[in-house]
Amino acid sequence: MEIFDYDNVLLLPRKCRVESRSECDAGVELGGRTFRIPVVPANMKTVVNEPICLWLAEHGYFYVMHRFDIDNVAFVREMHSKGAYASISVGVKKADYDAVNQMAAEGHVPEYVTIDIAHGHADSVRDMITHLKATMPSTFVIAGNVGTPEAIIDLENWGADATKVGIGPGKVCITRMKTGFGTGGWQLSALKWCARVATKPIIADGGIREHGDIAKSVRFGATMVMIGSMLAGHEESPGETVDVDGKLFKEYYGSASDFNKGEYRHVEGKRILEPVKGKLADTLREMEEDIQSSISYAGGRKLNDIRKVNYVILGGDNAGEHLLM
Ligand SMILES: NC(=O)C1=CN([C@@H]2O[C@H](COP(=O)(O)OP(=O)(O)OC[C@H]3O[C@@H](n4cnc5c(N)ncnc54)[C@H](OP(=O)(O)O)[C@@H]3O)[C@@H](O)[C@H]2O)C=CC1
Ligand SMILES: Nc1nc2c(ncn2[C@@H]2O[C@H](COP(=O)(O)O)[C@@H](O)[C@H]2O)c(=O)[nH]1
Repeated sequence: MEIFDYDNVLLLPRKCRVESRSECDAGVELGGRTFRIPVVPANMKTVVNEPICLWLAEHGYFYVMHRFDIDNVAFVREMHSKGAYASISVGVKKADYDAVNQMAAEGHVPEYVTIDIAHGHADSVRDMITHLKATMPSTFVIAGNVGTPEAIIDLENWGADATKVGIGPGKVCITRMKTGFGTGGWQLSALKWCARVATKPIIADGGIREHGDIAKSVRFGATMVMIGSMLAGHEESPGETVDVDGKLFKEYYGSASDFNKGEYRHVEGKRILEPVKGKLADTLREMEEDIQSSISYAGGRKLNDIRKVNYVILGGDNAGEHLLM
């Protein structure tokens, strides 16, 4: 198997078919809605909060609210009262089942639910998928996180509508160091490996460091890309603002860090500072423009045209050109 990651792959251009990049459509469909770009901010406490989720929904973006210290039932009610779709995260504990039951009883059923646990290839996820499908049959269920084809096959067979791939590639992740497991360092080829067996959408989660990594993810099978660190350092980001010698930073911490958990137990995440780089809306617009450029370099007009391009692997044992014949 070829092993590579975002920083040692480049996509190869094909003859341009548009006169302007504005003709290229970066939009993507997921769960019956079309979103402006194939990007979703990570469901983490220092990346999204209620106002950001509402803004994203109102402006044509996909979002997944985090699941820490919030009332999911109230969140769904609130989003629906504002005419927006609701997209929440759940774990696999009794409190999560209780919240699901309450939403179903109230008739405020979220349009999207992401089952968000560290080791998503687990019976606990199978049971939650089964429960969600029984209580909220119309809800689009995303399940993760996983990093192998076996896991993709199981989650899809258990009823997941989409899967989330990425064990440990995140910027504040320390899973690889703490456990010796994961897709950190080879996330892009793990995505390719998983996409070979997937029959439903994959969300590639973690490790995106440049806008061009979004196109690379699409090339290797992602329908959407989840991004934490690159979207955490904005003026409106929920993390605490920290002044270091007159330069402003936002804190960004892992969901499995002691900062998120409130205790040092089963810690697999850390805290870093991200430089503040202006407004989230401006970064998302720039991402859209860059994805439009990617589509034009792919010789296409729509996002999935990126899937048709050849690529090269730079350096290392797998170096070489890979042509689609
Ligand atoms: N993408 C990634 O690489 C990772 C992401 N995270 C993020 O951190 C957050 C917290 O995750 P998580 O700790 O799972 O959430 P929870 O604390 O809600 O745990 C979910 C359930 O899974 C169990 N569990 C957690 N890890 C394992 C494991 N390795 N093997 C068996 N059971 C496990 C927990 O039990 P118990 O705690 O008793 O074991 C608990 O019952 C999530 O948002 C998750 O996405 C965390 C680590 C890696
Ligand atoms: N191993 C851990 N992974 C984590 C933790 N908190 C979040 N995450 C994952 O990282 C991505 C974001 O990655 P980035 O490279 O874009 O910053 C996020 O979506 C989660 O899947 C954690 O504590 N440990």
